[in-house]
Amino acid sequence: MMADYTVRDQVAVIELDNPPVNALGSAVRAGIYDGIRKADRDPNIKAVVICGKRGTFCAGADIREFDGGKNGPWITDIGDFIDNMKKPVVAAIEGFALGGGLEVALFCHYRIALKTVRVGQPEVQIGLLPGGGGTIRLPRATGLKNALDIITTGNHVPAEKAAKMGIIDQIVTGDIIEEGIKFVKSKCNIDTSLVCLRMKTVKYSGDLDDISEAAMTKVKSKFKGAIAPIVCVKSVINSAKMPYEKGIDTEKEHFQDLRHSSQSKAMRYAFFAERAITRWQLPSGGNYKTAKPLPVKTSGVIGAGTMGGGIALCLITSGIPCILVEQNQQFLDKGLEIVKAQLMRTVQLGKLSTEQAKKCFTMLKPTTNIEDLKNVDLVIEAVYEDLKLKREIFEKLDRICKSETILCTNTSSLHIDSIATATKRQSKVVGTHFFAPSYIMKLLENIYGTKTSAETVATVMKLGKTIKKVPVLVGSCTGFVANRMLKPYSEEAQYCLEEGSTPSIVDTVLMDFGMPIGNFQVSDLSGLDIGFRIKREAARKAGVELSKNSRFFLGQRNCGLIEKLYEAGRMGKKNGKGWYKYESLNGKPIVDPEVTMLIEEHCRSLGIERRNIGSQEILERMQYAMINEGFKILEEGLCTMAEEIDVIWIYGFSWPKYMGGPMYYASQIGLKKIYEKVCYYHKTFPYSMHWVPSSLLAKLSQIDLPLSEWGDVAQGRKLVNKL
Ligand SMILES: CC/C=C\CC(=O)SCCNC(=O)CCNC(=O)[C@H](O)C(C)(C)COP(=O)(O)OP(=O)(O)OC[C@H]1O[C@@H](n2cnc3c(N)ncnc32)[C@H](O)[C@@H]1OP(=O)(O)O
Repeated sequence: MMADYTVRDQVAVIELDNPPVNALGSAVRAGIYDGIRKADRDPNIKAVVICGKRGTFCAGADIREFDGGKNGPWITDIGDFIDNMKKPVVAAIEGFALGGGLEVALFCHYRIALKTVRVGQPEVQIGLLPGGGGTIRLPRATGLKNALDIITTGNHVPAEKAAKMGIIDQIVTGDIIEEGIKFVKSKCNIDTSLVCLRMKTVKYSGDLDDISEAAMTKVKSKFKGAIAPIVCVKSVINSAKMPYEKGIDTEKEHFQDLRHSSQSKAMRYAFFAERAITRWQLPSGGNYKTAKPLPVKTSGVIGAGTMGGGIALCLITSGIPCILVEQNQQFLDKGLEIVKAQLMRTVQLGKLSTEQAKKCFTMLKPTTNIEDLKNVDLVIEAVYEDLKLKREIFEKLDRICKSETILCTNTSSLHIDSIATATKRQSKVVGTHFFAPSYIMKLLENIYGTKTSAETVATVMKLGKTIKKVPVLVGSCTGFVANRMLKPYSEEAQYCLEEGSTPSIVDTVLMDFGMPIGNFQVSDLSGLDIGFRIKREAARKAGVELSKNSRFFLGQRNCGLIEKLYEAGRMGKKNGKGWYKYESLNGKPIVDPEVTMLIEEHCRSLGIERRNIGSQEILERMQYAMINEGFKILEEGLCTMAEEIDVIWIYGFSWPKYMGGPMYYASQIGLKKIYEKVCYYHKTFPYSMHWVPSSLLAKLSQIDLPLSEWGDVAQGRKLVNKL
């Protein structure tokens, strides 16, 4: 049994014991169930303490069991038994009480917790609802409003706040088991039915239908396309609408429906993918197990633009002092204004108090003297994308900084070696690619160069976690993984325009799929001048002319629309016109007939016949081209597992988690179909290199292998006979 039963001073102590987080697998549930029945039967036992081993109570149901049909008592069976017990039962909580863990605690007559505890119902984040009575009992403990908030967001609640909300009865200090025993013995003479949550009514103010409607509207706009938040609202509202038993039975039905839904399966995949990618390894053999991160107690950022300012903010809000360097006082002052404004916004959103924000700001040391970086542990260079400039900076940093300092470059496309070779410490040079806006976006693409050491990688992977990002390790190539995959995706969007579609049709198709924002809206946000400059630079390097009227560029298909929009002075949102027009800086995109005319004229002048392109074709061309690129990336060993690509798209480009990421999506469609379509488009559009089928995709399309093994096949760790 995975729950220990001991007796101390006439109190039965049931300790959940399932490493690492005491997940409530069927054996653990059986252990608790047997334990409480044994305690109830034994006349020498006066009370029960339920707690967890290894410093944590319980992180909820065992998510891995949801794919199978494991048996054993359900959480509500445990709960029904406790509800009828005369002997008091207390949940003595340390660490976490999440999901089913909190539900078990809510079935206990009392809950005590250490101050450091966090409780919550995070099921919605894996496409579920609390299926062990949580939607029916939490509202009885804390009222409808709080329960709706906790259950629909999945956010963790710190112990003291939970105590104020009525979820925790007492905050304690010291040994949690001793405290539990002391507490529960003081309750032996109290009638347990008086404290049993089943007997309580749900508190709320106002009209129940109005509350339900408001909550529905909120979750539908906040979690667009996701089913679980809607079902969570329904079930929590049921707690006030239905008798207790009916509410519990209905919750169970909802839980089973969600558990089998494609959205929850994808989100459960994403949960484990996010953890799998922390087990990184370098081609040289270094890996997460053997490499030790160096401490980062002080840091520096070069470049106080929007990117650099945002990175500095990430560091100081995580408690890492930062020296922010700019080339002159005017740029520095401007950068500081950006940091201040973002800090203010954080205060307005309630994420930091004014005091905390002030304290953070004192950790920022602005300077125009790069020499001030000499003693910091780590520097992140965030100047604009110019190899010559970056090399100059790295050469200087190498001279100035102490020998242990790690030098990071926030490049979005340049090879790490091309920058690292400007130094004599290539093992300490690494790419740290942040995504705009750098303070908000969670992805941190860490890129190793040929000589980057495992210790350096370990340091930036740990730093990523410290500054609350999701760090993913990738190899170096033009654009790395994120932007390399984005390229064919965006190019296909533009080709669809010249073949007959419009920016708003393409964007609507993407948003209907679940993307929060369309391709052309993103392009307007970043600025069309960026796309134009990248192309102009590529042309310059190749020594050719960039011609807006040529259908070919560098031997490949070309769409000159960006050049034409740029020439027409359409820079994107910043000047109110790009692929769309905007009435203000915060305004919504409005379809602009001028752009429609410009596209039509472009087609006329080049003799491109326009046709109706269906949404399926738009989606397929954008996604399959990018998925094919993903397989090439795996094939080249730039990622070691397909999960890395999915996490990059979820956190870098807000791919809907309930679709699991592009590689997971491909696995659901079937690689055979994807491969056939890639071949078809390759034949149809022979001048787009991105349609050349990946040989790994070709191989994998012939066999049925789980996604978790694709990386192994790519790198020869798994040999498949048929291949
Ligand atoms: C019966 C129906 C009733 C209820 C439904 C549920 O309860 S659904 C589950 C609800 N609970 C959760 O969603 C919590 C998930 N876990 C977490 O959020 C974090 O793991 C946690 C507890 C905050 C700890 O975070 P930390 O960063 O410290 O560790 P990490 O996330 O890396 O996890 C460590 C390993 O534990 C595995 N794990 C965590 N939770 C579960 C779980 N509920 N079931 C199964 N496994 C879990 C996690 O995968 C890590 O292992 P690894 O081998 O690295 O994958």
